[in-house]
Amino acid sequence: MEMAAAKAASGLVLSRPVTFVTGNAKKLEEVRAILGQAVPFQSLKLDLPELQGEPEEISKEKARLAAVEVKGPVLVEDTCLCFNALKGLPGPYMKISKVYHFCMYLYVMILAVVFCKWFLQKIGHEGLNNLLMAYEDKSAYALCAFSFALGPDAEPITFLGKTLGKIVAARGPNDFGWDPIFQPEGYEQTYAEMPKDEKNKISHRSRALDLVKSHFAEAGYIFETTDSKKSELVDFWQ
Ligand SMILES: O=c1[nH]cnc2c1ncn2[C@@H]1O[C@H](COP(=O)(O)OP(=O)(O)O)[C@@H](O)[C@H]1O
Ligand SMILES: [Mg+2]
Repeated sequence: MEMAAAKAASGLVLSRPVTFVTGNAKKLEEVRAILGQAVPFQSLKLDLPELQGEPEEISKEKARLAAVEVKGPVLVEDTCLCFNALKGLPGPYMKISKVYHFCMYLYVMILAVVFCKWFLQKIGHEGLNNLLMAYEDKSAYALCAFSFALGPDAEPITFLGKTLGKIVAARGPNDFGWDPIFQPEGYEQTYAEMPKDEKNKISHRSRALDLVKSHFAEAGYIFETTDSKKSELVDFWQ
């Protein structure tokens, strides 16, 4: 209990659990499995504007917007699959305003729509493979950015996780985005073929969440909630 007391002395008191903003059930499932009890959170689906820019900037801005809506501590996440042959594109340009980009840079726009959810559904995994057909280099990386903001007035902190791999013909269950076409380096299986806990050990998401966990452990936030989750949260901090 001494440790809890030390934390209480140094940690910031939060009056409610962190709100993890997502509308994606698969992401939520993974985040739950990876975080366990390490970060007390609840999830909320919020319609935030899709932003453009560098992944870290997008993520921070998203956290700022979410914190204003939630009026409390928030955690946001964005993921991109980047093709090295295309110099890391489509990367963060996944869901930008298409009209604007059509005028600015036609080629980038074509790539940009590739990872819109509706587009992935339309062209499918084969289409994504075809996109790389002209290139020798099939290497890619999955990049995940989480940002945590204590509240509307706080500067968000960003945590990045990256997993290297390559784009292959689709293999495995087709229930989460591009999992069937991403084969992480050093593995014979695609993300989709791996058992969930195996993916969660090496994934872009788990690498970013390891940093989130370390941050929470170091900061020693104290969660004081009045809802039914209180005992659960207190248990964790003791
Ligand atoms: O770990 C993953 N594996 C496979 N697909 C993913 C993963 N993370 C995100 N995606 C997919 O990448 C696309 C864009 O990601 P984004 O982070 O914007 O998703 P979201 O807006 O649904 O939360 C979505 O189609 C999503 O399903
Ligand atoms: Mg998104």
